[in-house]
Amino acid sequence: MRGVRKAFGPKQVLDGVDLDVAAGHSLVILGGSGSGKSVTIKCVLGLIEPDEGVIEIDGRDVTQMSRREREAVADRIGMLFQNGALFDSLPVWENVCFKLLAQGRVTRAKARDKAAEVLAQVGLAGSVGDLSPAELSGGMQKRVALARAIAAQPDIIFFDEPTTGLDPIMGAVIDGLIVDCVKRLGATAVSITHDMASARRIGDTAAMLHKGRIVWSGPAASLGHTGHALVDQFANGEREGPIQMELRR
Ligand SMILES: Nc1ncnc2c1ncn2[C@@H]1O[C@H](COP(=O)(O)OP(=O)(O)OP(=O)(O)O)[C@@H](O)[C@H]1O
Repeated sequence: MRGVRKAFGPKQVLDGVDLDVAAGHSLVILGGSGSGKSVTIKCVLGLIEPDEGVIEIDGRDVTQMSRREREAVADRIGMLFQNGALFDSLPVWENVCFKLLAQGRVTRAKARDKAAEVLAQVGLAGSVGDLSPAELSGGMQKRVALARAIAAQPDIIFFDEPTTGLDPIMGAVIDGLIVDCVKRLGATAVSITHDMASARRIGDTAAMLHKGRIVWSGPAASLGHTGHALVDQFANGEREGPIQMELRR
């Protein structure tokens, strides 16, 4: 991404975002609530049109592509949405193979088998496929959402807060599954998380979004002791520092 800007009305959310992720690497985007992390990945996914800037995938600017070319790029991308975003009206197996079924790439019988295979990769029994998402715990829903994100074997995957709302052990389990799945696919991953332990586990590199720009990027392992006052305050959850919270009493 180069110079990506996006405003909603008077609010300049992205103000010249420059960001790189190398093929096969895993990038974690950090930033305060409302700093524009989701808007950033929605711009890459084509769900939001940026006002300005260049977004290249494999050297081609996706913002200049025709609808058809854009769809071909979207076919290579998997997404784990914040809160899972599973369809309660469909059984788990149809959720997992939703994209494959919608594109007519598999028969319903094949999709059922495929769902069982992908569910096994995230540690769930095939019988879970017949349940409704509403019948699952939060951790199981995240696993199903992960299965859905990888089912079409994407080579680029986005994870939006994959461990939010999970207990620390289940969070670590999901992180482990993410790392395994990304490795198995040889995929490029971009994740958003507020969980620093998770960021260190799933990221090769991390980048911090603040006031519409990337103010730091570096190894995810260094989070908490980067030497960058703003990033260290954020990663260590310190009240005092360059980031001032605006609180209304
Ligand atoms: N479609 C939209 N229309 C208007 N404003 C929007 C839209 N999408 C996002 N925004 C605004 O853009 C800002 C950034 O939102 P975004 O969801 O990217 O934040 P975030 O960094 O992902 O936050 P969080 O960590 O809380 O999920 C917010 O002020 C939000 O209200």
